[in-house]
Amino acid sequence: MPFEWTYFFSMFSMPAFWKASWTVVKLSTLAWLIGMLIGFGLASAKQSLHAWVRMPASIYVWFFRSVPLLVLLIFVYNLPQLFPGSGPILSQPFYAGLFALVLTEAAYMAEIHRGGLLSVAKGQREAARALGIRGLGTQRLIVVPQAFRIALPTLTNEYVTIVKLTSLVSVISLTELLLVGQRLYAQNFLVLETLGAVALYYVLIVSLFGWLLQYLERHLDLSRRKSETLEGARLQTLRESLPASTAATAQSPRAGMPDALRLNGVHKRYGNHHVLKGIDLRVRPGEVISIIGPSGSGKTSLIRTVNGLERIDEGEIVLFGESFIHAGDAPDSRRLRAGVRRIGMVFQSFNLFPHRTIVDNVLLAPRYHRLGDTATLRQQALALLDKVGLLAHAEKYPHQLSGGQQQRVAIARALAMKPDIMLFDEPTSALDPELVGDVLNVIRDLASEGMTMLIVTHEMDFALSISDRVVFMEDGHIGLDASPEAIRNHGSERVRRFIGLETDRT
Ligand SMILES: Nc1ncnc2c1ncn2[C@@H]1O[C@H](COP(=O)(O)OP(=O)(O)OP(=O)(O)O)[C@@H](O)[C@H]1O
Repeated sequence: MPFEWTYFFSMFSMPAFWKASWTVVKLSTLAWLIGMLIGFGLASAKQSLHAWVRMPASIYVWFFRSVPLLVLLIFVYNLPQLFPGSGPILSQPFYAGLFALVLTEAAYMAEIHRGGLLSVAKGQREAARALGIRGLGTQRLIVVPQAFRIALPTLTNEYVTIVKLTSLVSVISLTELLLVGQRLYAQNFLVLETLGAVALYYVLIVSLFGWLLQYLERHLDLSRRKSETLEGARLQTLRESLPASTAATAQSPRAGMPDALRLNGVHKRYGNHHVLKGIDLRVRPGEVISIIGPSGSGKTSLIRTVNGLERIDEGEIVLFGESFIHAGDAPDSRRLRAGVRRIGMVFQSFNLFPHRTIVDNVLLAPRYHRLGDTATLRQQALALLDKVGLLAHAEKYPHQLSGGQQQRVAIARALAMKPDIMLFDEPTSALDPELVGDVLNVIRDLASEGMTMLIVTHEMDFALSISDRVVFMEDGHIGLDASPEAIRNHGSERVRRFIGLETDRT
């Protein structure tokens, strides 16, 4: 029997097929969107620290990924027998189909989102915490936009799967494409021609929406963004419109002024690994202290305890005369956040927010904390970028800058919160040697402006040249806490050798 081409083409002008296509599009799109939202909630719940949140989400995902959609469709459609109240909605095939699809898809999408969420680097959340941004704000501004971009190709693929799954909804008599086709070939027996047309309708829908979603993916792909460096007159005009940078708070110590920071008997353990063994440290306002020492001696751990990124097991941290962190106390997140806002942190690996432009990176925390109106904050952010020599790059994305430039942005981002103390955790360790100088110069400028700073560093010459005191850490203890001058003249041979000074003092 020859293929009936005329009949085949006639099906593309039949209103019943176009109506059914619209049903498929509506059903797929709604199931995709609702499934995506619920899936995100489930993925977040699965990451919760609380078992009572994690467990139900895990059970949901496990159960609905295991139940075949066909079984679920028939079950949902018949639910009104058990719950007559659901009748007005679930006895309509469209809503029953949507409900069953959403139940299944939410479970699949939860796993897709979980992959996206796990791909967001830990440093992103730490950077947000160091800027005093709360959990929900971190999710909304930093984690979700990145996780969504990572998950988007797989989510797009899931849309295609849903479009095809809608053909199953014919079992509960929804007039979608397959059912329209089945009714036709039951009358004319032209099975191949009819199913061929049905298949082509699906291909059309999948192609159209696949193309739209690919467009969205390309639009969100940051690597495709053009990098725009401001030059010449435009840069000059912008610079002239900016306010003077108000970054560092010059703090000449006055009599009776409390210490900027005080660590009293701080202990820190990772499991049974005792990393900080009773640290006592005083930092006066305006003082610059470099923390040096062999690898693994606890320098990074120490600096991270100061702004609460690491919990302490014993001891107390006092900020400007007020107890800030006290081991054993119930966590006081309000007090912690208030303290953290006074402390800027610069990380070894920059931890810039990759989905935001440079100026937005600087602007994000002040805007979140509502430190002023957006226009003023933006001007201040640009002024800070000018201060670190990056005004021309304000509209670029982090990946379009060198490591040294990214680290200077990270410094500007921390300064934008107008901190009283700045912490630097090996700020130049991840940089190529030729990029180190510019970052150190920015830190040097801050020191000369009177910013109180704690700097973990392996740059010995730098540490000796800008610090008021150098703290030498060894095996979780402070082995030496002295001025550079004292170290040069009277430091032990061990310390002098570590720093690379001539040990022969004769
Ligand atoms: N999250 C962690 N979990 C378990 N152990 C950790 C953790 N962070 C650090 N440590 C351990 O604590 C010790 C001190 O680490 P820390 O990073 O503070 O040292 P450091 O002096 O900064 O070293 P480096 O100069 O190499 O960065 C190391 O032995 C390290 O392995």
